[in-house]
Amino acid sequence: MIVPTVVDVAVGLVLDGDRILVSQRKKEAHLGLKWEFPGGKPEAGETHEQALVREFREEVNLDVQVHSLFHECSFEYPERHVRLRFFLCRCRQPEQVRALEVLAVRWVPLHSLPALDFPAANGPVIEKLMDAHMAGF
Ligand SMILES: Nc1nc2c([nH]c(=O)n2[C@H]2C[C@H](O)[C@@H](COP(=O)(O)OP(=O)(O)OP(=O)(O)O)O2)c(=O)[nH]1
Ligand SMILES: [Mg+2]
Repeated sequence: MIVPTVVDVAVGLVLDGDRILVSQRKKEAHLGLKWEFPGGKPEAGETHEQALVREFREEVNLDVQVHSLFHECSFEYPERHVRLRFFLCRCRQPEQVRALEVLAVRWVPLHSLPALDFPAANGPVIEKLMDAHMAGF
């Protein structure tokens, strides 16, 4: 029997007032050109929180503080099965952001998320974020 591997991913939801940080995946990456929340796969021995701190520095030049787990989901793309854990994060210097390992990075108002082209797995977390935002978090 072939047991498909699940790719474990830590994803950061960094809020700054009414804005949230989004980045665009490089053209050649899996789900290339889609918008996403920065993050990636934990390395051996790393917790999800440690992986997020590292990924934010590497991908978008930002120092973040990881707060709490907001949402978890699994999704089967034709090419791979992912398990995504989304953490609420904060940062002290939002102006530090630079697109390092991503095509573009932007602070966008939360209400504009549904207009961006995100991967299919992100639908439920975006809906939950909008609801939480309306309710004042
Ligand atoms: N970071 C991130 N990945 C997402 C989101 N939604 C979603 O389906 N994914 C998928 C795309 C990828 O298959 C996987 C994340 O892997 P990745 O390619 O970003 O991993 P990584 O940063 O460690 O990159 P690499 O070292 O393998 O190049 O999760 C999201 O909002 N953020
Ligand atoms: Mg990544």
